[in-house]
Amino acid sequence: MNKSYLELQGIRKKFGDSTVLNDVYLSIREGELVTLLGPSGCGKSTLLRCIAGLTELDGGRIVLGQQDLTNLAPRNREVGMVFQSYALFPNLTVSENIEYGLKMRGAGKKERANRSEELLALIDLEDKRDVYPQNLSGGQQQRVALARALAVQPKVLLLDEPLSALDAKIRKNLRTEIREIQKRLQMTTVFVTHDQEEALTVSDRICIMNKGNIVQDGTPEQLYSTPRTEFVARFMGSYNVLTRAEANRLFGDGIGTAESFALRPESVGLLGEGMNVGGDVPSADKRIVEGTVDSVNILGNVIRYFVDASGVRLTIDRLNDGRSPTAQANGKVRLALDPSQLLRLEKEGA
Ligand SMILES: Nc1ncnc2c1ncn2[C@@H]1O[C@H](COP(=O)(O)OP(=O)(O)OP(=O)(O)O)[C@@H](O)[C@H]1O
Repeated sequence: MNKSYLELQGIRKKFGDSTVLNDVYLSIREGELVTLLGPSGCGKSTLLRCIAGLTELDGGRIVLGQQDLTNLAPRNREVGMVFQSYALFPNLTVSENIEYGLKMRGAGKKERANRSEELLALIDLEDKRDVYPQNLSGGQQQRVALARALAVQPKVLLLDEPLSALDAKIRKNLRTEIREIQKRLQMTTVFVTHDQEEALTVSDRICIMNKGNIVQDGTPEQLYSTPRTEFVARFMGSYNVLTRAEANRLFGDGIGTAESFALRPESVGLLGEGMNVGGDVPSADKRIVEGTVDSVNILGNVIRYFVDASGVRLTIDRLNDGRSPTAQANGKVRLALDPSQLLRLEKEGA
């Protein structure tokens, strides 16, 4: 699990004049699930397709185990791939779909049937073995696509937005299921998504991509707690991103030399008139500033306040524990700001 297994070494790709992958380096350990996360068009799918051999590189190398894959045909790469659209063969039953790759490789009937039964059990669709894809739900079809990709025992599994076409609830269940299967099989996996919550839930490691580059690479915890740049802070969602002038207005001087800063919504203390929302106690190391509540949103177990403080609009999250007094829209509040919670962001590309 610790040694590097899949190595992307300086991958470059252009389509016409536009650079889609700009010298990408990434090493993935055996059994690891690494997610490529980024906005539409940043090059995630292209990178995955390069690994699969479906897109030719303009530069760089791809090494799997000891083998250089760079010039191998897709069928010789021992990678399995699942796409956003289910792409099952409509004229084949579930078990025939699962067995397809094995059949192409000349596996005997018995071996195919055994493998197919194993996989049907893994995806919990044993009762659907003789059903045609059009009679399955989207989530079931995607489980079959996963089983089909796993049937040939690939060394690497590539998942290209496999959940994007599904309803929210099914998507959440299936992502947990995929992660459990991946862990059980210790399957080295590259997962592509543009959904940060999905990435945070399933990954051992996340690579944030922007414009053909990996701009930050870390565990979900690291990315969530310490975004390095403004792009990452914004993309991970829910951060307050402040310009230097805004940070100065709230925190005073002595905040360092960065050009922009990030502040977690749950790190801001909110003190109302005679009340103490969230239990934050003002202390000497906190700065107290006045604010006006613009609006209050209840997001299930979180209450989100939008507050204007000295012309700076802040998002502040509080646990909705049913006991906290709620500041009202247009109400005056005081904010307790902790300078140690202010993250200094690096310039893009620095
Ligand atoms: N075959 C192709 N020919 C020309 N341009 C392409 C081709 N494939 C991708 N591109 C372009 O390359 C860029 C990156 O595309 P890619 O699909 O890798 O992005 P992505 O991050 O996966 O985005 P999305 O989430 O929208 O799929 C886009 O600008 C896209 O239009």
